Amino acid sequence: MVEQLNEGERAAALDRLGEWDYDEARDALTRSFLFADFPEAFAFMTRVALLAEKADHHPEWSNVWNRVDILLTTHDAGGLSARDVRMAEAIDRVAAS
Ligand SMILES: C[C@H](O)[C@H](O)[C@H]1CNC2=NC(N)=NC(=O)C2=N1
Repeated sequence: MVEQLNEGERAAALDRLGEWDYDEARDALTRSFLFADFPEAFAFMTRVALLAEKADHHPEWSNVWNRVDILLTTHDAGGLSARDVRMAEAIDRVAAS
């Protein structure tokens, strides 16, 4: 059973994940990524999809041409969990590589 982060854990995570915003209504992390074009955006999504499947932890996301909007929350926990934090860090590594 994966546990929802408490307030302190959430604040610490948000400090570390400087580029991510917090969606209070969903108790979720959100971030938008812009790429040069659609192929770049979709290549990013493909890499993240493989990570998500390997981690068995999947983003809620949308893509419009060169933009990818990602929301991370843990359905099984009813909100933000350590899995979301780990996935956000992994996604940032993909975006930076
Ligand atoms: C059965 C499967 O392991 C679960 O449904 C996994 C799949 N991916 C998931 N992704 C997310 N974001 N939250 C979950 O609770 C979750 N649960």
